[in-house]
Amino acid sequence: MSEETINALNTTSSTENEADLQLSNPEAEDTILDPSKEFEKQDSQHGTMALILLAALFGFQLLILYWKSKHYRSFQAVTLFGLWLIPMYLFGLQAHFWRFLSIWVLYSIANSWVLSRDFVEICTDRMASTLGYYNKDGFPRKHLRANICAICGVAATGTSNNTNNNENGDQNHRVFQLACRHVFHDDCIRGWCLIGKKDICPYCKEKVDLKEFKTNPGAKFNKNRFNEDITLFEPSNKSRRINETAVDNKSNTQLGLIQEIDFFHNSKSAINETLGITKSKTKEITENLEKGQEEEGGINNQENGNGQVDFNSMDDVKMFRKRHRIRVYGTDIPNPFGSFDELESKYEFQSYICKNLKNFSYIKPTSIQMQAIPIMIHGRDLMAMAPTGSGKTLAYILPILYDLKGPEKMGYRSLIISPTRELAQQIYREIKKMSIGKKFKICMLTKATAATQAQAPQLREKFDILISTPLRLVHAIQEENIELKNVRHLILDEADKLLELGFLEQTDEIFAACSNMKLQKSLFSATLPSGVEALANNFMKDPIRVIVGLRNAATETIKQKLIYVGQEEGKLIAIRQLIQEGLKPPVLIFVQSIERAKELFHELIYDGINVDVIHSERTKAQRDSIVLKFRQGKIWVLIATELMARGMDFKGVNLVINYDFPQSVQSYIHRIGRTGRAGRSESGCEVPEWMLQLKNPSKVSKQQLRKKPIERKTISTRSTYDLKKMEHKKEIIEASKKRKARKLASAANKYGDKGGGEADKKEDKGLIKTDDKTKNNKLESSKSLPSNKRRKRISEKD
Ligand SMILES: Nc1ncnc2c1ncn2[C@@H]1O[C@H](COP(=O)(O)OP(=O)(O)OP(=O)(O)O)[C@@H](O)[C@H]1O
Repeated sequence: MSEETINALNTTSSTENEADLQLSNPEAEDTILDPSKEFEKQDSQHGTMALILLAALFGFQLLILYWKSKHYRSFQAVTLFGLWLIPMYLFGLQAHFWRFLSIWVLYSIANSWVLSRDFVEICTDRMASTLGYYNKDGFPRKHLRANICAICGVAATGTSNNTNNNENGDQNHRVFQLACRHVFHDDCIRGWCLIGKKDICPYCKEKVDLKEFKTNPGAKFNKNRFNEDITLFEPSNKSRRINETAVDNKSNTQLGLIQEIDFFHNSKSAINETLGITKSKTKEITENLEKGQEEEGGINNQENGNGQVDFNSMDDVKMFRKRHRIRVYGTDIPNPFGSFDELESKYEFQSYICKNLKNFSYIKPTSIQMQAIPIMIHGRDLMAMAPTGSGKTLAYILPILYDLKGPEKMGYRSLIISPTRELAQQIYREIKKMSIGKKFKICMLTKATAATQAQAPQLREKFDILISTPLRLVHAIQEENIELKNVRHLILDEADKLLELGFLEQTDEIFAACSNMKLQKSLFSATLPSGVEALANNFMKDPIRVIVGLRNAATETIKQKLIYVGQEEGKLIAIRQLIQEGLKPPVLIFVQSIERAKELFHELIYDGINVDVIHSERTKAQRDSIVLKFRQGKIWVLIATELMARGMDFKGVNLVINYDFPQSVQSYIHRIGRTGRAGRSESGCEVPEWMLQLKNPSKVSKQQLRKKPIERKTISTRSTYDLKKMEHKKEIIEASKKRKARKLASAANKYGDKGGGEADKKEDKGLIKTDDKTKNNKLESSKSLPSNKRRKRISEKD
């Protein structure tokens, strides 16, 4: 039998069998007889299948949404993978599949990391600039107000980590306030800092680690990350209760003090923000405030709604000054102004300056700005003294920018001196902010910039404004790397420090190098002792003195407290107790010396506190990073020496601790002035009565204290045995170093004078130092700055 016949037989037999089976099955018989029944069954099956499919799709969709919300990156990657791979595979790339796959992987990496980033960024920029909220340079164009998102300009009424409904019932995005106090929608700021490329606040251009603060930005710290520290810092229930009562009392006492505290005279809301008081209380305060103003006898009449002032007589001017606590001394003093709008209308300030003022939320000038700006515009020499944090920096930046008009390639025309590098950097940032819109060339003198200018003298011509510390500048002058002959404005920030013995010689040299006949000199500080004032009078031309508030006094809005500790050891115990009771970071602790700063740091770091230390022995990079981290809230407690005491503007500092009492009143005022800035914080003083009645120390003892700090025990909880052991070790090391040096010196004497030369050099240095001291002493006794010729004569005599 052939194969075909067998198959045919098999087929036949199987067909016959099936037919038999079907015939023996009555249901099958029915189906054969009625095919519609078969379709009915299939229909019901299809329905179930469709339902299952829909449910699966729905479930899958939910799963994808969940995935997307949890891990967007991997979701995006897989979606991209599907989008590209499946169609390409289906459309006949099987043959070169692996080659395609590898190229695709490379492409998708590039796509997701570079292309998509840039694409979304362009979109974000475009979005905001279309809305008109910032220009193509990335700065907000419109005036920013509280509760308005700084990027999209839409109301931002939600609170951090909350999704709120606004009045219209729309859902708002979460809202974040950064350390710099600017408010953004969650989405807007994320869009802005997309993949960490623009991790700076779009408003003030200060670097903010937005990634770090995604869920809790700015001064509100990342509680998850620093959970352990939180337990250290969170006040106990008891102290919280005490604090609450204190706030209530505070707001009551504020009713009488309100004008004193609000030296920025900003808004009622600012007062509320500071005090955290309710609407009904606001009304009460407002009424009291208005009553108070009426009682003052219509002083308000001088000012119109915008705060602009029209003076009809000298009495008006006097009243205005009195109201803003401004005292002036000198001849022919220009009138103050009342609002920033007047700068444009009366003084014809360039529009870019006014725009920047609005953009950076400078609504009303502070008292020092009201009086110092007109004086500087009129080209007069100025000595300005105003409380810490009252806006002195802006008071000299604005007239400088006004007078410079625009960039000119004729070398430095304005020079600002600050005692520390950190403060110089802060001033640099502030000028950059205020000069947006004019392409001024501003130079912050560092080792690198000085070297560049030494190599390429033609570069010097390009700059307009120079900011420097005295030492760096004097070095550049001596090396002839810098030309100051065109300088028209010379500003000494923290002037009393720059005219102290340590800096006087350098300041004098800088004065000598600024040879322009039209040089205008201005001194700014929160403290100006009368001796320094007399010294300054010698080199200023018909100066005007402006004093805001009380002379040489701490800012009134700062609450001060005295804690008894008994002995030196008691300080450490007290500070630990403070921490246990609950401190609100950021906290600044001042100590007397670098050594003590290090010691305290080593004590506190083992207590598990988020603490760091800053002093002049740390590298510049370290110092920069510490300042930045402290600003960002990454460091909660910062131990510092006098380096940080002056000028540094840390907006949110809650507490300043003077671990070692400062050596002078001035130092105390500047140190505590790191808090309560821009009118924040509250007043009050808990220094006991008996202490206030103590006799003032004599002049001699004050001077002695300035010259030589009090000797203090080391900060340590180690046993005296351990300490002695350490000291012994130190002594051994010192002795061995000395032995080595002696050996080297005698070897050098034997074989020539190389080593001796070194020693000579060192000795020379010492001589120069003592020379400086004697010169300085002479200067102090004569209370005037010697001219260059006189200085030459002194050195010749020496
Ligand atoms: N007109 C203003 N309105 C609101 N805030 C202002 C105004 N002027 C300055 N500020 C803000 O006040 C803060 C303190 O300013 P600044 O650092 O100039 O104070 P200062 O008087 O120089 O203090 P210090 O004596 O400590 O150096 C800054 O954050 C600044 O932005």
